[in-house]
Amino acid sequence: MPKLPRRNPRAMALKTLIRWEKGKPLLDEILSEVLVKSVLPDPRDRAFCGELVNGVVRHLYYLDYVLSRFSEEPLERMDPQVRNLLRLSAYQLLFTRVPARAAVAEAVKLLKRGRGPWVVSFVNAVLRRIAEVRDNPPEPPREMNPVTYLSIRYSYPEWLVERWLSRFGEEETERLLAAGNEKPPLVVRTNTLRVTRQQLLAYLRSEIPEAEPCRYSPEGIILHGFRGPITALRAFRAGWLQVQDEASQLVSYLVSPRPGERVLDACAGVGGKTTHLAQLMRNTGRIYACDLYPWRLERLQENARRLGITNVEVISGDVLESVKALGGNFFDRVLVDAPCTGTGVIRRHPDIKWARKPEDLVTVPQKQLALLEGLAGVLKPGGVLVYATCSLEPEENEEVVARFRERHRGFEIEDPRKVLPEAAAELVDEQGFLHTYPHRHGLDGFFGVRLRKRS
Ligand SMILES: C[S@@+](CC[C@H](N)C(=O)[O-])C[C@H]1O[C@@H](n2cnc3c(N)ncnc32)[C@H](O)[C@@H]1O
Repeated sequence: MPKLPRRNPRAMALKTLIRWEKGKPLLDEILSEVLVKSVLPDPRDRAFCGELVNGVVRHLYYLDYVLSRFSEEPLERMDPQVRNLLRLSAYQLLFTRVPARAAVAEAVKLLKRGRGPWVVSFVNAVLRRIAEVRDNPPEPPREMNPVTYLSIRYSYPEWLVERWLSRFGEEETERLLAAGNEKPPLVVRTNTLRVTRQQLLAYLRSEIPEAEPCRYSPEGIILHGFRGPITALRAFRAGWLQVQDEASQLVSYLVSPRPGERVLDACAGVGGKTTHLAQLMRNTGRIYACDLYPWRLERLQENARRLGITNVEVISGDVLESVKALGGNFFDRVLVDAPCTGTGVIRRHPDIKWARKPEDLVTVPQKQLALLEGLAGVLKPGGVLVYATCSLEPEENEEVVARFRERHRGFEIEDPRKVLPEAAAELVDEQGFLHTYPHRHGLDGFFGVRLRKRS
């Protein structure tokens, strides 16, 4: 395969897609690796590369459907570079405002490096035909079986469409699929240890006039229209804000830790919720933040330093092993923000669609239940255990909670409305579960429950 030029955002996007298709590792990770090794100094080129990669993965089935209409050569028989170049260029033609001439010419330019004239003229011809129908592209016929139609039209695997159809019905499933293909808003949380939301909003509006307060979280701000890396904002470097979706901010309210308490954040990751908990505790007490991956905890520590947070201790490794040294009845609150299938955050990570398999809905809940069971004992009597996922699937949510409570009768579901921001009361169902959905609320899809251990 000819070598791709490292100064060209399309070439770097192509390289990322080829690697992703080969082994389907995490898209974000390959993309940042490729960007680190690339020579794209201009942040706009880096952003364009990211948009191309995410766009192709988001619309994969539909792009393949359109390409197959215009190419006699089946996609699966093509060389991976040609196949992914066609997808990349079809994405530009059908989903962006890149001028058609530029999309086609840039594709041909990339191919000319070491390819025979036959391949060049084939790609050129396919893309020109797609360019001609740009304003009225082909759609799969609606009369076909709804699972196949929705799967192609919105680019989701059939098994996922099928399960959502039986749960939500056709009209709502279509809205959910479409919402998962929207580019998500950039949402930040005010660091209330340093500024109020009003102060931060006033400051941000000088650079981002369309910034607006979130509806449900009293600390959230949506940065509408902001382009570029968040690290370029002075408010970011000054530690006045942290990137965190609004739904994720609500989970910390379910925990609602008090100043001076001892809190376990069992699956802390890069610390979106840990640093929020620290804020709610006014940077007092102690938060033990655990994660399997040391690199995530390093990023957590960087965030904590930037935000001026000093009450967090990180522990790397399996939390179930780590807590053994602490003995029982140690924590006032425990947050289990569990690893999950992530079907609620497909709009942020489109590769989730293709990475998950139906059998994950058997294996993942087992791990989630094991985490809850293993941590039940470290909570003090009267303490609060919060279980959260960014999955929409009942197997990982209500069913895990039910199975846990069958074996741990001392845990009761508490009405979270008394601790959530007032506006968020409408997100709580009759059983006391917090649910957010991209198509209903414009938020990431989260599930959360607040359990109280009997004294
Ligand atoms: C949903 S993510 C956490 C996101 C994080 N709480 C936030 O708000 O940014 C789940 C995390 O759990 C971690 N994890 C999974 N199993 C674990 C275990 N047994 N012990 C500790 N961490 C674990 C994963 O590495 C992952 O970072």
